Amino acid sequence: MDIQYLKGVGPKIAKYLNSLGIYTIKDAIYYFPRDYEDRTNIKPIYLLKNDEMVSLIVEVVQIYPSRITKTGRTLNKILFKNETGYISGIWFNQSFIKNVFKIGERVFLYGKVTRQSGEFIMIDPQYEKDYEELPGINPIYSTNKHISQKLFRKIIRNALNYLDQEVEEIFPESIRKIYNLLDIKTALINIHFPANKEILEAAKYRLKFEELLIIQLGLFELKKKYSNNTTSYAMPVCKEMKELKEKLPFELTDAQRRVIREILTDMKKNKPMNRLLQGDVGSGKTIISVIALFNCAMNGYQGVLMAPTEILAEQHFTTISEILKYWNIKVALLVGSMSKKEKEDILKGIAQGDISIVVGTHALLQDKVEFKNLALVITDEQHRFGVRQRAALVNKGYNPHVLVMTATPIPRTLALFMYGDMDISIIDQLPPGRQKVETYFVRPNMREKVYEFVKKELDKGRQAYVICPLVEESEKLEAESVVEMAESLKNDLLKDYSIGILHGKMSSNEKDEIMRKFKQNEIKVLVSTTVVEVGVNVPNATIIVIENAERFGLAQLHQLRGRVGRGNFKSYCILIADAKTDEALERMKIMTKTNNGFEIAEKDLMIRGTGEFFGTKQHGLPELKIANIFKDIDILKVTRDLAKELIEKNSLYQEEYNKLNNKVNQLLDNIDDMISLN
Ligand SMILES: Nc1ncnc2c1ncn2[C@@H]1O[C@H](COP(=O)(O)OP(=O)(O)OP(=O)(O)O)[C@@H](O)[C@H]1O
Repeated sequence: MDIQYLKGVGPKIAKYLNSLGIYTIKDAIYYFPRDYEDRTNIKPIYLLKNDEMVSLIVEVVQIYPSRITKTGRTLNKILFKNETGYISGIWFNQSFIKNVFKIGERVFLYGKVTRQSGEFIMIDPQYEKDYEELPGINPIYSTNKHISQKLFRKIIRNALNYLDQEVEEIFPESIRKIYNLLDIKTALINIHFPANKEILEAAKYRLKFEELLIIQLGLFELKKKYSNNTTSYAMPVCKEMKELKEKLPFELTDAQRRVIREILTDMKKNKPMNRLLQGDVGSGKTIISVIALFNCAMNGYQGVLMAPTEILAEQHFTTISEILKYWNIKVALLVGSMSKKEKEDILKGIAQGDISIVVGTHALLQDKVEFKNLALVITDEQHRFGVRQRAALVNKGYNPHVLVMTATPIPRTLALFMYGDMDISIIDQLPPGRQKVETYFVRPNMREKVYEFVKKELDKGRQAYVICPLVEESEKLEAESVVEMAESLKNDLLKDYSIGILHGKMSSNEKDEIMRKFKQNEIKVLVSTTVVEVGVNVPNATIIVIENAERFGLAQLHQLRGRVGRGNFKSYCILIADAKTDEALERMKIMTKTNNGFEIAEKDLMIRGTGEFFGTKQHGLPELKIANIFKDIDILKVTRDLAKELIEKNSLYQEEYNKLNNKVNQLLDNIDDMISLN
């Protein structure tokens, strides 16, 4: 039912609730408190300590007239007492308070105690005159200034009257017994208005359990669906491998060698490889994919590499073609912006098996892309693809080997959760000669100096990136800001240098042309949106200026910074930020302190929670409402085992699991909806 019809809501408040993501009564029921205040601490006044949070039931003794303090604030004081002593309440700039209370009236107070020259006071305490249900543990909601905590609680109380209509138990009795789970209604009532601390914990447990179990059932279900048959292509290491390695333009690092060994060992088996390759920005993942694709082609099979952007797909295509030019292996590129004729030729080549290696974007996912014998699927930066998108590609072969490459370092616990039982390879070493990218955070009034510094680098023959502000949800505005920025730099701070622009609104050909010129050093400065964020590799670029850096998340800043420091030259990253919030400042500080992607990812998760990782934008899994991947490891493990067991035994198809199964299917449908095949 629509939230506006709930008692006490109406259209105006409904709007404010909508802005918090609450549209229906059910949404309200599932809008969990962000914290609680424990009003069960009732003590005699004479035993109170400084800074203690306490609840008191008191009587109004005296109401003093308002007075103005030295700093110009209005101060209102009210004296209360009970049988254990006297305490005053002080309120600033709330002169209406004197009319709220009547002498002799009994009220409930909650707040922090301060002792001032022997006197007990509470500054700005919360009060309730209608306190039958108090004191207890009260919920605190993330709300906005239009809805007070008091009103919010009232709304939630009213919403909970609809539990019978809105919510049903999805767990069979047997599961609830074994795992000691509260029934859903008791859990929901107590997550909002806990009767005591113990039942609050039990309610949290039940709801976290449900959340984690459903997601993991979904993941296992997907995995099962796409890999129920377990024989794959056994591909021994081809005899040309040695020669390939000799022809590489550099020596592989030890970490690269180890990872290659792991991958080639997997590919030898007739069981599909299912491996996640993690490596920080610039650690040299591309060459790993080339080697795997080469081995596949030499064994007479087809391999595919899917990248998240056309620029990156083209870059990979060029790299692969260059390295494999000594062999007679047909490599093709397939991206959405190609002409129909070009695409048709390539589709034909893929279907007939003439083309051994295909590099592309999501264009690869279309139904008309059919392979003759697809045996290896590699996705780059896969957190940008939905779970099912990867599966859709995998499904074009007959249990092909799968390698997922990501530059987003994912802490192990999270990786286990997101990638289930994938094997994990890590490149934990950068190629030799790399230096730490020196990172500075400056305020906007330093811009001129920043660009003076950029000029110095340019005069040494190096190149620069300038990243324009992120404009939420609007490619068009972003494009405008790139054009504007480039113009202003051309006219002023970087007058004598060739400047190119890059943004998402440009055609593929235009983008290519610019990237080609930048790579060949014909363009010195590339002003761009975050299209360059992933994977772009121009080792001669040594400085990146990020404008309005406060608008970017840590992971993204780290990715952007990874565009420099890719060669042997000393490199710099300059964050121009008008960081006002503590959180933004913290991000800037972390960036200046460390270059380590894993460290940054962990900090990022701590600051923002896991939401971003699961948000629709990046991964396609729903955001976690109550569970926390780091803190709830135990529940994660228990639910993982249970999910595995239920899937293995096909239990979800039994009658008693009907409702749980429906929930899992809903989740899978949502993931499906997020796939856009453009
Ligand atoms: N062992 C090595 N020795 C020297 N240079 C290397 C080595 N391995 C890779 N490189 C070079 O390092 C640069 C970065 O490699 P690559 O583009 O594969 O990084 P990446 O891991 O894909 O990073 P990102 O995630 O930022 O795209 C490239 O110029 C590549 O040629």
